[in-house]
Amino acid sequence: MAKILVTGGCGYIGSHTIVDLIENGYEVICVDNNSRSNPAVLEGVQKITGKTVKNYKVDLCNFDDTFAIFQENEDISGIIHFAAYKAVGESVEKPLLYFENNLYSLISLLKCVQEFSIPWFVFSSSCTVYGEPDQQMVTEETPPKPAASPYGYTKQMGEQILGEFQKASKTQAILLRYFNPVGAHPSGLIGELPIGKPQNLVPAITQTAIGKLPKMMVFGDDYPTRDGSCVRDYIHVCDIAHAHTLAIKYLQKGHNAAGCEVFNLGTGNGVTVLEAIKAFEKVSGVKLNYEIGPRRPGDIMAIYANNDKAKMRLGWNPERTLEEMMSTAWNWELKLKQDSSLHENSNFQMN
Ligand SMILES: NC(=O)c1ccc[n+]([C@@H]2O[C@H](COP(=O)([O-])OP(=O)(O)OC[C@H]3O[C@@H](n4cnc5c(N)ncnc54)[C@H](O)[C@@H]3O)[C@@H](O)[C@H]2O)c1
Ligand SMILES: O=c1ccn([C@@H]2O[C@H](COP(=O)(O)OP(=O)(O)O[C@H]3O[C@H](CO)[C@H](O)[C@H](O)[C@H]3O)[C@@H](O)[C@H]2O)c(=O)[nH]1
Repeated sequence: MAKILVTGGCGYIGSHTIVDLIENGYEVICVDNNSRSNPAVLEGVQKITGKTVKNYKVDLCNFDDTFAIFQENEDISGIIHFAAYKAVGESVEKPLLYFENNLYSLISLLKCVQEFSIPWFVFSSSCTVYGEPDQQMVTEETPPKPAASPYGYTKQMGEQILGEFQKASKTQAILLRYFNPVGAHPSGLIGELPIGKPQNLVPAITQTAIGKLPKMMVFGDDYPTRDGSCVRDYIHVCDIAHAHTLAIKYLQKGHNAAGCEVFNLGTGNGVTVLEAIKAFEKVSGVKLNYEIGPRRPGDIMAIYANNDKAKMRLGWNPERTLEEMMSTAWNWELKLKQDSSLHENSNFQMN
């Protein structure tokens, strides 16, 4: 079976994708400098799959070290590139850190792709490339708007870099635009490990429910939406993970006629913040301590995916419900309370 290099494989989405790839028969190697993750995550992967995954603890911005991984593994057929920094607020404070890490790592990796003629490349993009869209439901054809943050620009530029690189090479590429990945593996052995105070909704909910945070804030209930709170397209991380396996299969079958194809990865359902909280309260039986606060600067009112293209071409069928997203996220939070070894991650300082 083909060998896939997963970058950022100790991270949230990367670790779930490694599990899915292994379960679908792929051989996987990982490169992650653990700047934003705990290497113990791969032990969780091992417990789920029964396979040990080798991690190269390498900074992808370092071309020589990255090159050496390819020299050692001349049989790599595909790359799934997750490695990046992803905190929107931090990127506003430290734009150069984001441009440097997210773009240098991509370029250094693509130089290796070129040198070793790697046939398939899958890139983690985001619905952030749509900015504040004119229509709430976006298709892959919806024109990108200026990004709301340096992080967002690194995703837009990453897409452009890959598009131009692909035209000049034989590598086939897929850009996956994730909406809001949430939840955890049902085993409770891997999940999201936010660094510091969580900025994203679901970790804020679970950390409040377990008492790590005294209460949480709903950022605004005066938007012109059905209950006044913002609308997002929450998607289970295992469904996102499986889309990567399907993307690799798609490239493997040579279906990628366009050379560089884009796919939205969302459920197609918009959910408000208050609805997400209600779903959590229902599955956990915990009454959440929250308050309505002011709007968060830079927040988009409403966005959700048209996912027809991923369904039709990749054969993707996101099947987990909002309740499953919440119950697996809660199960993971409860497991974290028992397992102190994974807490180390939350002690990392931002650079
Ligand atoms: N989680 C989301 O909500 C979301 C939404 C849209 C897009 N994305 C994108 O998906 C990808 C994965 O996201 P995630 O949530 O798993 O993030 P994560 O922070 O959990 O994982 C990223 C991993 O990349 C590693 N890394 C970062 N820079 C590196 C470098 N220079 N060299 C080697 N390793 C490096 C980190 O140590 C970490 O393990 C990212 O590109 C992110 O921007 C995430
Ligand atoms: O404590 C919180 C945290 C979030 N929210 C609300 O919950 C919704 C979702 O917020 P997230 O921060 O979880 O997700 P965003 O959609 O704002 O941001 C995410 O999607 C973006 C794309 O639009 C980027 O990719 C970004 O990296 C990623 O975090 C927003 O309405 C936000 O205001 C709260 O009310 N309280």
